[in-house]
Amino acid sequence: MNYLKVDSVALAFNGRNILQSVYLNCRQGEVIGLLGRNGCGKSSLLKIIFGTLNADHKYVSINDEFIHKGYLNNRIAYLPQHNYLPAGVKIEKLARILVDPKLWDDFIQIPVYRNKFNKTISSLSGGELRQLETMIIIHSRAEFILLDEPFTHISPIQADEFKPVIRACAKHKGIIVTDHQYHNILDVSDKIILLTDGVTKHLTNHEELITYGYLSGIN
Ligand SMILES: Nc1ncnc2c1ncn2[C@@H]1O[C@H](COP(=O)(O)OP(=O)(O)OP(=O)(O)O)[C@@H](O)[C@H]1O
Repeated sequence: MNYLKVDSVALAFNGRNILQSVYLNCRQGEVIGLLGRNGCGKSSLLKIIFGTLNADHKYVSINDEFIHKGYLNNRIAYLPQHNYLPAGVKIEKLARILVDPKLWDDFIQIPVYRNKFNKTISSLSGGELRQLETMIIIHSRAEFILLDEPFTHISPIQADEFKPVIRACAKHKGIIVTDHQYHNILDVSDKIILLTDGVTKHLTNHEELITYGYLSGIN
C-alpha cells in the first residue's frame, strides 16, 4: 500500500507566513479533504506537494522515499484551480495522451466524455470542462491525485454523479481534494484536515469546523 507523507512545510510570501506547521498523510485507498478559508494556503500547499511552488521548507515522501518534484515520473497529478486543457484540441486526442490505458474502459463511460469526445475543448461549457479536467486527472497514471476545487462550476446533480467516481478511483489511488463546497468534501472524504493560521488540524468530528471558526454554526 503506497503512502504519501507531507511534513514540516513552511512558506512565507514577502515576509508573511502562510504555512508554518503542515503535516498530512495520504495512503492509497483514501480521500483526504482539505478545508480552509480563502487565502489560508490550500492551493499553495497542493502546488508545493506537486513540486511547482518552492517552499522555504518541506518534506514530501512516497513510501518514505523523498520526493523533490511530485510531477516527475507520474507519481503525483494535480488539478489546478484554473483551467489547464488547451482550447483548440480534440477531446479524444487529449484523453488518449493523458488517461492511463489501464483505466481507459472506465474513463470512456463517463458521460461528459461519451457525449463530447469528438468535440474540441473550446466547445465545452465551464462546468463540462471542469468535469472533464477532473476526470482526466483522476484517470491519469499517477498514484496520488491532488484536486483543487473540482466542484466549482459543477451543478449539484453532476456533483452527485461525480463523487462515486472519485470514491471508485480512490480504491487504487490516494486523493487530496479541496473545495469551498464543503458538503461535497465532507461526503467524499475519509478524513478532514482544516488549514488554519498556517497549521493543519486533523479533525475528529465535523463540529470542530465550528470550533475552529471555519463554519459560523448558524447554518
Ligand atoms: N505568488 C504569490 N506571491 C505573493 N503572495 C501570494 C502568492 N501566491 C499566493 N499568495 C498569497 O498566499 C496566500 C495563500 O494563497 P492560496 O492561493 O494558497 O490560498 P487558498 O487557501 O488556496 O485560497 P482560496 O481558497 O481563496 O483559493 C494568499 O494570501 C495569497 O494572496
